[in-house]
Amino acid sequence: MPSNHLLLEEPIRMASILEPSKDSVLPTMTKIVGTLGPKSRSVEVISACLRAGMSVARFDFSWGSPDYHQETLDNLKAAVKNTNKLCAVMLDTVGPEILVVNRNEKSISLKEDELVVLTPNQEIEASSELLPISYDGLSKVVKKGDTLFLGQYLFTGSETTSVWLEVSEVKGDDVLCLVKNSAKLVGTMYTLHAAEIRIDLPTLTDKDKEIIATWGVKNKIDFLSLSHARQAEDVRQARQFLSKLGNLSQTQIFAKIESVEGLTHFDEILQEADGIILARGNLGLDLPPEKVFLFQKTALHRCNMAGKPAVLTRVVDSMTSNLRPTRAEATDVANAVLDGSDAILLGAETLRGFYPVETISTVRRICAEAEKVFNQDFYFKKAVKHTGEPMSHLESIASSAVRAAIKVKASVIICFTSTGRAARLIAKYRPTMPVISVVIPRLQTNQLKWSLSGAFEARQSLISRGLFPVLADPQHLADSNNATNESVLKAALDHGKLAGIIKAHDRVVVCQKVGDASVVKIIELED
Ligand SMILES: Nc1ncnc2c1ncn2[C@@H]1O[C@H](COP(=O)(O)OP(=O)(O)O)[C@@H](O)[C@H]1O
Ligand SMILES: C=C(OP(=O)(O)O)C(=O)O
Ligand SMILES: [K+]
Ligand SMILES: [Mg+2]
Repeated sequence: MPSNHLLLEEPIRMASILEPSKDSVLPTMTKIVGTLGPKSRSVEVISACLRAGMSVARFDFSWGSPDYHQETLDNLKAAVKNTNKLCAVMLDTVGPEILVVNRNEKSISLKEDELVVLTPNQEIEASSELLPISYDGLSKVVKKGDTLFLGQYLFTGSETTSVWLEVSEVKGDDVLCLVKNSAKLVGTMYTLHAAEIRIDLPTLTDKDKEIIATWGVKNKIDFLSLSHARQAEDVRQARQFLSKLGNLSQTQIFAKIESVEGLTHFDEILQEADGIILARGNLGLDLPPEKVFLFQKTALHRCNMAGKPAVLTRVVDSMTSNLRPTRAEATDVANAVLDGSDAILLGAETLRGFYPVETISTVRRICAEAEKVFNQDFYFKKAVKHTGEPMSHLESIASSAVRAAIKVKASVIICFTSTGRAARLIAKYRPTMPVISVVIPRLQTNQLKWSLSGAFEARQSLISRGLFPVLADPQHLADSNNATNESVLKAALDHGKLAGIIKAHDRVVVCQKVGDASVVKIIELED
């Protein structure tokens, strides 16, 4: 990346900074993934989250029973109905994560400079002296001096509910650790992160498989968030597993990069996955702090150039217990947008934070400000150059549509799509206006019965920057003719008008197939 270019559009007038950030009718282009849990599972709160801008709900199976998550998901469905806002569902696996269960639920105090023993004997009760872990191989892979982190969700170092440990001795199956910071472990379940240590457990564990095959299939999950993806083979195996589960062959796999090992295989993983989650929570512990930004910028650039959605995590940790983010967090959210994130993933903030709705609206407002000054021109040229020549027809159509829309100051781009690919390619060129992706259902068969596709494809675009899906009436099947194209277009325009993003006399760029030819057309609306 040439270093003499700013990711900001320039020049920015100082005075413009003071203009109030009025709530625009335009939707924010950057998407928000919210993790649902104790503080965000009632129909009321989920409805408010959807209104505030959440478009993907993540269910983290590291904790909570399938029944618990089912109840939350049923509430989400009710909230979607109430609010008339679409929301995709993401199942987040446990993967090779070491867990500590605190069965008696009392908080555990650990003191700086004291010792605590990690033991694989899960029969024992957790205490300040002894913590049972879910993995019996830890003593074989760590050595004196290694770094471990343990806590409930957050290990930022700024909170007092998680602990930094240093291995001081390995004794049989037990690992003796020196406590580096005093902490009070609260809750019933903690995760353990061993920095730069390979945990020899499968990326998709048997328990994950069981949950996907039951809960996942039942709920037709749109996204699988593959925790601790370490190699491309992890993604291939997950894909293979999903392919045998009926509808889930359509589920997209987002590889969660949360270790140095995943970073090392980033390019191959990106090639196999449908999208990437830059899981800065764990990765930020595996990497030295001074390297985290470098991974972020490099990985986002690669995802952008590959045209695959990138999701960034752990932006406003402090909002878990505060109404306002820190200055650093607020700036970090904006930088995530400027660096190229498609979506921001909120974890503890929505899961067990006190202000799930306010967190979503705060993040959304910051994203909206950053989008206004995103240097589209610079980005566009970079993407075109990276694609090289000769371009594929579709790539050329998509980039031309974005260019034309900017040149004629179109208010929206309307993209017809069946698989979602055409819409994603448009998003790749980062249009400054919303893209209505009109998903045209296709008739498909699994050799047992015929069904209509479209719902997955529509919801899956809810994670890409700038894409706003509508599902076309099933009477307009994919093998459509000009007459149906026109009536679908009219319905999409009406939808845009109703949503307030299209007005009379606006220009609109349309991307569709007419006969065998892909066309980009510019239309001027009358009324
Ligand atoms: N059902 C449809 N009706 C009209 N145009 C379509 C339809 N599906 C895709 N297109 C358009 O056809 C062109 C080729 O898109 P393609 O990538 O083959 O479709 P998809 O996005 O479904 O994979 C794009 O310009 C796209 O907007
Ligand atoms: C989102 C992350 O992981 P988890 O699923 O544990 O929240 C992360 O590590 O950033
Ligand atoms: K998880
Ligand atoms: Mg993680």
